[in-house]
Amino acid sequence: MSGKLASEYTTWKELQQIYDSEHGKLVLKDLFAQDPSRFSKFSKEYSDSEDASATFLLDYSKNLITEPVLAKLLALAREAQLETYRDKMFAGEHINTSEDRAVLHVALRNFDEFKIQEGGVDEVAGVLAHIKEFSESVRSGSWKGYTGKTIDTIVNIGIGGSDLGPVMVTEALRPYAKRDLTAHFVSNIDGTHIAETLRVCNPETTLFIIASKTFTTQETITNAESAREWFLGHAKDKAHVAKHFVALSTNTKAVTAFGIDQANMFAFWDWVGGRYSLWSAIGLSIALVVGYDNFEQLLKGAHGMDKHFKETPLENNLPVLLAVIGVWYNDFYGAQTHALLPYDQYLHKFADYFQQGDMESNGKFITKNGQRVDYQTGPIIWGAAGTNGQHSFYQLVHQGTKLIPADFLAPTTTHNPIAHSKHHRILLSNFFAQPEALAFGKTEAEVRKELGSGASEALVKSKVFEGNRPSNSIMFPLLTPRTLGALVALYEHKIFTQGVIWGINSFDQMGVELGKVLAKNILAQLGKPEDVKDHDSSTTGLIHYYQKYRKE
Ligand SMILES: O=P(O)(O)OC[C@H]1O[C@H](O)[C@@H](O)[C@@H](O)[C@@H]1O
Repeated sequence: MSGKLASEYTTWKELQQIYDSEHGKLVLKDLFAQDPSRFSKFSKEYSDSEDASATFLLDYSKNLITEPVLAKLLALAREAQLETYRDKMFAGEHINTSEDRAVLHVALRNFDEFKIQEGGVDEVAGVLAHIKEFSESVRSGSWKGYTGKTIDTIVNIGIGGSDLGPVMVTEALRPYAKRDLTAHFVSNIDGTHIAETLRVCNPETTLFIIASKTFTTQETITNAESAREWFLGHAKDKAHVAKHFVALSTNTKAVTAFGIDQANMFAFWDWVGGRYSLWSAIGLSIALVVGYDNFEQLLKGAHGMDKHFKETPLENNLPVLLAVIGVWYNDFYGAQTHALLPYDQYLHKFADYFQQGDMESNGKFITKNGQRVDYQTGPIIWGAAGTNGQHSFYQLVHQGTKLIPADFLAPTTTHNPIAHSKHHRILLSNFFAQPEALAFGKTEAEVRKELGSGASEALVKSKVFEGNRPSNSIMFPLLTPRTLGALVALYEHKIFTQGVIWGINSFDQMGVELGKVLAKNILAQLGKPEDVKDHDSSTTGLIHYYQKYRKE
């Protein structure tokens, strides 16, 4: 990120030349046939240096790359000064330039190993101790509600980064969950979300966690106010709020103004981006559901990956490899999306989580220096847990007209080995088969042979799989808290690396602002048709339709 557009880098231009002259030769079937050691060349095992059980295999051999292509992609990362920016992040420099902030989610899981200078970093351990003490008192039953009953339900009220991380992780770590503690997550401003949740809650045994970095987010504050009103409708006395409402925020003033005791506030700092905040106090619901020790394992798993990212040469650096291969497709092949396809039901929210993680970070057309890019930045992230996707959108992935690079993830061992792991063997056979089918396809000759001579030409053509569709495969022994932490940090650092190459600020989110401002203006005009002013005819027409048919 040298003040240049990525497309001005020498290595970028060289990659363009390579693409123009050689991409036709990058055929996976041939590349594998030519090189029997392709898998061992293009796969790496990660192992946490302090806990070897947190390990995974990254197989990136089914990508449209050769050693020279990969070397040039890594040279691009170097020309963009990735190593310098990585070190700046870990040193606490204010690399979020538009907001003049450090970017230190790595400090939340550091456990004093790296030296990081920034106000608040020395308070991390204190907040973790608070999370431990509080989560243990709720889980053990010593924290009592206003009628002396123990808490059996938690409701996390938050949106975006204050929702998606806790949702994804509590789902992913369900095998570690306290089964008699029910967790709900309310995010949407649609009253249906909080109404349907409150319907199944008992005010005497429910704890509300108001999660908002800013404590000004309209959805969260409105939902929190409705929850408090519902609670006080039963509990009557405002003094009881202290037993049933806690806040996770950087904004002490707004938290106390809401009526939450400062003692029940879990702090974090402006250098924690919302979409990187599950490691902070925002993770309180995770600690409540799976226990503090498991939450700490999650942090340690991420820390192991931080160390790997910080200290490993780029050639062996897994987040960097994923990032540069992603750039290859995004910017040279013109791929617009990237699919995350976990073959693990517990990871069914993984793609949703990284939709925010990646798209809010790298969905930007302006560089840090204010120039408009002349290349694609962040891809559209999407996906679903296997094998459901196979019966839904894989048709297009296999035979559609778009190139869709994908990451397949799976555990070797399941938490639920029912029917002697029969389900898991079937699941994994699909996990192995899909990338194979994408990469190697099925030729016309093979189809012809299969169908015999009577088949119509149209039928033959429709059954051809072109193949040469790239993917990464990630396998890990078991989805543990520590492994999950490492996997999430792997993608975080991939996103960071791509942002550095594209020259953008991955840590602000100006693009969420305009809609908020317009909605505020419109909210004030919803009363009467004559109040609806200064809109285009479409927006005016829609608001008038609403005013005509609404029922209070
Ligand atoms: O935690 P908060 O402050 O309520 O913000 C919730 C969300 O708001 C906005 O959409 C963005 O800024 C997100 O990054 C953030 O996660």
